[in-house]
Amino acid sequence: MGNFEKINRKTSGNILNEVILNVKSISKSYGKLKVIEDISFDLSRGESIALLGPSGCGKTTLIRIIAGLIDDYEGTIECRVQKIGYVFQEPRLIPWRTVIDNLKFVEENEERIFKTLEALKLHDFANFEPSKLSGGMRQRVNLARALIVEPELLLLDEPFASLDVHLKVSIISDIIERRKDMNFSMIVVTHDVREALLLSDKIYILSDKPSSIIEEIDVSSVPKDISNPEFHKAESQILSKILGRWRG
Ligand SMILES: Nc1ncnc2c1ncn2[C@@H]1O[C@H](COP(=O)(O)OP(=O)(O)OP(=O)(O)O)[C@@H](O)[C@H]1O
Repeated sequence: MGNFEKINRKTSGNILNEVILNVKSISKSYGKLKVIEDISFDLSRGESIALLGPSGCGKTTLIRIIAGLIDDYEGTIECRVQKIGYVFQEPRLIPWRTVIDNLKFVEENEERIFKTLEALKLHDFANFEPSKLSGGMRQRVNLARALIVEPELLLLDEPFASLDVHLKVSIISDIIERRKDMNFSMIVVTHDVREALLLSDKIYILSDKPSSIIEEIDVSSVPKDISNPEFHKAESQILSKILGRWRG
């Protein structure tokens, strides 16, 4: 299913600033529609980046290329890690199986399952079917399923799009906590400046399609706290950069 001929996977040690993903000159068209134009960036071990772009600019396409789910593209992806977790836009849970049985598909070890459920405040819902959960809980289960494999790289495709702001912030803080514990690298694609700022060390601003990187912003020193004035300052600076450049 993936593009494992083009993706050159190598094992490596845990070296500081070690590049684990090299995305080089990626372009992609669907027939005559060019959606991605010459995108390149590197991702280091433990680093988190956001690809911030307007609706329909090709974010899902790009992250699916990186995940190995799309194989007809130009350019190369070199990925040096094996364990990749992927959280899709919509929760993809098996509706007739309980939370725990959904997780057993990817991890048999019950102790590890319960540890993850606990960390994501899902332990009281282990025996619920997805339809009995709220949208936020379902998205948490989705996240649990991606984290349970102890990924070295977590790919998030606008996973909070359907959630209200409180749920969004609460799940984002869970991800930040899990990252502190597990030190995985992360790529989040989003059109939401706040999400990008909260979740990443570096933001790549994408243009409308055909999508290319128009700016790279280091946000590692911005406090990950929406009540902090520094956060608001950074948010409005980024908003002013994208205003007028995205068609909206
Ligand atoms: N399989 C496909 N075949 C043809 N066109 C496609 C296909 N997948 C996506 N597209 C088109 O490519 C463009 C980019 O789509 P994509 O879903 O990658 O963008 P996006 O930035 O993730 O969008 P959104 O923010 O709305 O989720 C859109 O115009 C879409 O209609």
